Amino acid sequence: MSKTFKAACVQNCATADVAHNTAATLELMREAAAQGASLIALPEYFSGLEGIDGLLHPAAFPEQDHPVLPAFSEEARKLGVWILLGSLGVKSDDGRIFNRSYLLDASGAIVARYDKIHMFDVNLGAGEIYRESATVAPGSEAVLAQTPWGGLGLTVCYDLRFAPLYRTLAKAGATMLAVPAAFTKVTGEAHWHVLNRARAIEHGCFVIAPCQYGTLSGGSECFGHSLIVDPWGNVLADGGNGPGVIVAEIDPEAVVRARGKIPALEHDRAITFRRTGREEPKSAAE
Ligand SMILES: O=C(O)CNC(=O)[C@H](CS)NC(=O)CCC(=O)C(=O)O
Repeated sequence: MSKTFKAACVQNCATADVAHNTAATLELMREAAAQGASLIALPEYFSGLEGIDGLLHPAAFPEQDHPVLPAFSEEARKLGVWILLGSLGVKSDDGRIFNRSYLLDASGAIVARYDKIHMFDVNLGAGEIYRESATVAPGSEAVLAQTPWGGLGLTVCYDLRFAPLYRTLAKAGATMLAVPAAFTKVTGEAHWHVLNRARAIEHGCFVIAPCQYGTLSGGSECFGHSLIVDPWGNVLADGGNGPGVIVAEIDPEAVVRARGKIPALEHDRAITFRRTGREEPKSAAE
């Protein structure tokens, strides 16, 4: 079993200025590294996005030309840390973008990429409408990345509401689940803590969930409260509101202990479905 290490979440508020956001998150990353973090996770769209007519038009580029990637690759190498780039807008070939998460190792190499699968197309009322699929092309593949501390399942934001994705990752070997986010304030207040704790408890995994705070350039209000949750569901660190860094110790043995008490992953059973009750008489036309 791998040894204990420190993980961190950076909590920022992305403006319309990608260069500013990049500099600010690099600064917070250095703070996390100074506190001994070996794995540092950044929120969804940490480097910024533009909100035009309520749609998302992140400052997106083809991956090979992305202006943000080299800076963070270099920083991972300089600090000797692994970095989860929560997500960047990366041009897709259908004129939209991918909401793509990257894991960089301590040499700065991209060791995993994951395209957000579930699109936040919702109407929260009071004029708060999101149509992520209007500008984002969904991914379709769950991604488990190997790290020196165990398997890290990659997810993004709205994915958090879809438990089967986390079950797939846990059954594939994940002992840690990444949930970089820009959760809205409205839904964050109602659901963020309980959903992250549920994913940790259901799968006996650590959850590392960096979230943006404040009002983004697109106008949406983000919840903040980046979280690190242990496999028993205890919140080890909560970023509250405002810029900053949270750091917590990740002891892989905690996964063994939680799963030893509640071996839910082993008890999981395939479920069949049968409709019962009186069938409605079919009309002659049918
Ligand atoms: O809003 C922004 O400008 C940035 N946020 C995003 O890009 C994404 C897609 S719109 N936000 C979410 O997925 C929120 C999910 C969420 O909040 C929930 O599932 O409750």
